[in-house]
Amino acid sequence: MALLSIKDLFVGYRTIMGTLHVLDDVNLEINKGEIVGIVGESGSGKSTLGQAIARVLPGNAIASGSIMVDGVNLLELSEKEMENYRGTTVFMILQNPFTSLNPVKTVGYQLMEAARIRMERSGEKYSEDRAYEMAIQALKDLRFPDPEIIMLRYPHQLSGGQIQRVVLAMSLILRPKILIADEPTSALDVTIQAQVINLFKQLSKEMETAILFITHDISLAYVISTRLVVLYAGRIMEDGDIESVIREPMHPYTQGLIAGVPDLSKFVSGKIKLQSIPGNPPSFLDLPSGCKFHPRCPYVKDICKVQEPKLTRVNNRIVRCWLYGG
Ligand SMILES: Nc1ncnc2c1ncn2[C@@H]1O[C@H](COP(=O)(O)OP(=O)(O)OP(=O)(O)O)[C@@H](O)[C@H]1O
Repeated sequence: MALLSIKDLFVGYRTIMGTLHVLDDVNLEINKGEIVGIVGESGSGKSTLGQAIARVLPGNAIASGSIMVDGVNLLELSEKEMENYRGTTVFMILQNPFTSLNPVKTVGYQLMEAARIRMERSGEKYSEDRAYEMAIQALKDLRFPDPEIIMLRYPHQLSGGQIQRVVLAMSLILRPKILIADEPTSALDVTIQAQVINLFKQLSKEMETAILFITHDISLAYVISTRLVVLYAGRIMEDGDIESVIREPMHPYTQGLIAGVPDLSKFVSGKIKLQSIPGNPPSFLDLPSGCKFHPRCPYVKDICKVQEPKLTRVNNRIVRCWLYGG
């Protein structure tokens, strides 16, 4: 059985302009130890998907469908029940990591609190010395040269990149079953970025943590992921093993994304020349009829304009496109 099973997920945002239907018909199963790159242009719904799974959607959001983890539908849990799942079952590193930390508590307090939660949920007796050790080790893993000093700092005394690394250290301590990381390396120096990617790979290998790695950068997703999920206008357009999706993208949108990245396009054996996708993603207030990608698609057919294709399995790939039967 899959660790995470999302069925018919729909997420809308209520706004004064009306309800934005952002995620629609999201169906996704993720197994232990998979690292799933979630890619798509800005506004495609990547963060919304992560926030729905971690149950941290903003107050104006409405969600339906099911998000099953260990036989429990997270969407049906009360806020209080959800507390038992936060951190160790699902942990999300938000795009703005400041919001993950308590501004009036020291880094040390917050990391040791994470260690306490980890110990208690694993049935271990809490030991302050052990919690301190775990916090220091996690900070060392995140390349802080002076972890003892960082433990004494408050979040506002740290830089954006340091905050990001503290939250990453917290995820190493919590060892969640599902780690959702929303653009986790964007504020980091290149050398530390590489280190963080290796830590994620280690976490998924040793702890079988399933990682959803959200990024607009498909080449970064290629470096870290074992699988790629491509979102467009809140829909999954393609989902498959990373190597095969990058080498033989089936959906015209995925082809366009890959063709726009110089380093990746060379994998596509000369079939696609480097170019950007013409046009812009649609507004959620005025989505096109039929396939949401049809106004930008070079292979558009009549049916694409009137009927939205369903997610269809084609060999080992899942794709939403009339070119493959819809
Ligand atoms: N609280 C909100 N209220 C109304 N609309 C929202 C809210 N949060 C997000 N949206 C809208 O939902 C759509 C999807 O946003 P989301 O942040 O999930 O996309 P994204 O792919 O993560 O984008 P980015 O890469 O820029 O972070 C966007 O059109 C965004 O403006």
